[in-house]
Amino acid sequence: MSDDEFAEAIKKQPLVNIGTAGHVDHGKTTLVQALTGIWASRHSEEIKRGITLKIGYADAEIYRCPKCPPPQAYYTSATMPKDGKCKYCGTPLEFVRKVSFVDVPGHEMLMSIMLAGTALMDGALLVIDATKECPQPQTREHLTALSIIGVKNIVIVQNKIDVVSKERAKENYEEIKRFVEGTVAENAPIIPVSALHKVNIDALIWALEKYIPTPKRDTSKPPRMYVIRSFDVNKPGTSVKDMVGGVLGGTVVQGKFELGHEIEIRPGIKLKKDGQEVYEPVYTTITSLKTGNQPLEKAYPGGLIAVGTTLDPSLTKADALIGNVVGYPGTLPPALYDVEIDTYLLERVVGIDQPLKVEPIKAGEILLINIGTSLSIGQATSTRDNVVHLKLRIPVVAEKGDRVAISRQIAGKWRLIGYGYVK
Ligand SMILES: Nc1nc2c(ncn2[C@@H]2O[C@H](COP(=O)(O)OP(=O)(O)OP(=O)(O)O)[C@@H](O)[C@H]2O)c(=O)[nH]1
Ligand SMILES: [Mg+2]
Ligand SMILES: [Mg+2]
Ligand SMILES: [Zn+2]
Repeated sequence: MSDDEFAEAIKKQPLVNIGTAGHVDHGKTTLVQALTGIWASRHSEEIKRGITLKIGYADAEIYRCPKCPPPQAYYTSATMPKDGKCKYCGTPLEFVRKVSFVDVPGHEMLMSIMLAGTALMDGALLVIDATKECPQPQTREHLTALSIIGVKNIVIVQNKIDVVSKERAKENYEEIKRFVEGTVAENAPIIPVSALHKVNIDALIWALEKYIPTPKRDTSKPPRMYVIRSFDVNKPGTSVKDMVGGVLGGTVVQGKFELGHEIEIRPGIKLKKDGQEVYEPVYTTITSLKTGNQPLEKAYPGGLIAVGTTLDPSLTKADALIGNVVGYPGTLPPALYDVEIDTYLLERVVGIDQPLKVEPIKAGEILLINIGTSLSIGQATSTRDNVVHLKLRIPVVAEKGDRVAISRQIAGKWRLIGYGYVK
């Protein structure tokens, strides 16, 4: 991406995705709300049950006071005064950048969704509830996921300090230090906050600026987007002539998409052919590009991009195309029903309380794999040395060298047991 291109794009869309990670109820969504003013768990079922079920998005702009020293120099669009001036010295604040937060669920049943979210992150906030002993099972499992997927820019957030004593906060800090020793988060800063009461959020914003930079992208690569939701945006009863085509919501992970261009969606839609279920790629045209309410001519990596198409909206309704990969025609990797994976297993199962060794993968066993935001379930048909051959129920769009997260069912739940690379 040239400097001019970057300067133009940054005015319109976030160019960095900052994820959340951490055990259920440790305060991830509350923290994203403190930073952005937006409750990212908007789905009706999520509101009813008080837990995050899907990948959520919320954007914010970061501002800085040119006069005040850090951390108090830092604000977001949600924390700054309405008049746009520093609350300590009255100086007009300077725009720094737009950022997008990718909020994932912490519940142990939703690990595969967390893994899909991880594929979108340029950095992450590992949220830890100071009232609980650290680590909790998904604190461990999520940090392992970040490490497996290669998310290295991590800021640790010690949350809920409003309800712990000074002594407990100190003890928890030591627990965190011991826990991250020897991991990717070993040198991550630990920022104590209260997400609920918005305490010390300026220090956290400062840490984001310091530890999670906006990545440099190569926009000359063929564009690729992961679909994480899809919709029919027409209200019931809309007349055919007023109907708009299906909409895809996703994150661009490389290159750039341009308005009016033709796209291919893989693996595409499920069809019955000679009694067999097969997936066929879908071709359509980009009729609109948006991030939030901002229309775009070009969409770069970062944030949630809504792509309007000419597709029949019945194909995109109710997240039907989730897990698909989008690119320009002819540039995407193949959709594979069979994959060979070079595997590396963890020593122990990190996502449960009890100590349990990870046993080798056996022929015949059923595994769940995540590649990018796609997930699929497959049967191991053969295992030799560390190479596992999987027959998949839903094809994955993947090429040699792609990273795979591998989960196995333990006590009825999918637990992360290792990773690998497509051979
Ligand atoms: N006292 C206190 N409570 C908090 C704080 N942050 C979050 N909570 C509470 O903790 C509970 C869980 O918060 P969420 O933000 O939903 O936690 P989460 O990590 O997003 O949960 P999942 O997405 O389901 O894993 C809610 O009742 C919050 O109000 C905090 O700083 N202090
Ligand atoms: Mg949540
Ligand atoms: Mg919750
Ligand atoms: Zn100031």
